[in-house]
Amino acid sequence: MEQLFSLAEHFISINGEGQRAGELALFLRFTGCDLRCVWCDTLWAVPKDAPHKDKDLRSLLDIARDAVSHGVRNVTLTGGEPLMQKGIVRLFEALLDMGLRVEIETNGSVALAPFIRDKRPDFNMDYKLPDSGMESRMIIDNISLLQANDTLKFVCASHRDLLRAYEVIQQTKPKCKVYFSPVFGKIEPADMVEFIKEKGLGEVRLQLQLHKFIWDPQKRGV
Ligand SMILES: C[S@@+](CC[C@H](N)C(=O)[O-])C[C@H]1O[C@@H](n2cnc3c(N)ncnc32)[C@H](O)[C@@H]1O
Ligand SMILES: Nc1nc2[nH]cc(C(=O)O)c2c(=O)[nH]1
Ligand code: SF4
Ligand SMILES: [Mg+2]
Repeated sequence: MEQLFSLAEHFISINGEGQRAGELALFLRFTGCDLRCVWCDTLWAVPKDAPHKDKDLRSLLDIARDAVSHGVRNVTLTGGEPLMQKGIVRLFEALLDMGLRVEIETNGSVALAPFIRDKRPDFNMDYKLPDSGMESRMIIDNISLLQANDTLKFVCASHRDLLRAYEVIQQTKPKCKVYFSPVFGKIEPADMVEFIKEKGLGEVRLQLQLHKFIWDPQKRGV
């Protein structure tokens, strides 16, 4: 029986986050998530039965082929938690075979080891900090699996979160890119800069979610 994906939405936009921020990307957003971050900006997609369309692999690849015909070279698989989709490996392998650059936004609670192989996407993995309410669900050993093209993202809502991110960095010494991202509207980016300067975090990159400055921060599909 063909595995189906629970697709909440798909859209082409400027990637607002990560190493390819500012570039066109196709977004495939799946429903279902095992976490409930206090500040989640996509809570509408996290229930397993959130509004969605059941799509087979072929129809997702048709969406990707159409995006490629419009000049798109990046695909972000996100959600909800995309690694909960049963067919995610077949999907990312097929997208990679199309020559697309594939990123997966993942929440740090799903073991990455089963997805680490030669042909794999770039992982943008969150480490959920105390103010998210989900830190106890983090698999800190995932960090050692992240390589140069991957990203470890700390979404920060407070000074307490910043301090914890600093501790995790000291403890795990990540080999990948490390991003700090403000919980939108909860912490001043200027305060994050002061913290990064104060701690001498020369390898950390501060990001702002571009799409929340281009459009209404609540707008879906962008
Ligand atoms: C909606 S999540 C979906 C992917 C996955 N569940 C995760 O949490 O990484 C995509 C990204 O948006 C971030 N995010 C969610 N709500 C946010 C908010 N209010 N402010 C800033 N980033 C947020 C998440 O931390 C994650 O990096
Ligand atoms: N424009 C835009 N860029 C994004 N990068 C990661 C996103 C996500 O929700 O995972 C996202 C998103 O929701 N919109
Ligand atoms: S893990 Fe991601 S999708 Fe799930 S609640 Fe947290 S931010 Fe939202
Ligand atoms: Mg988003």
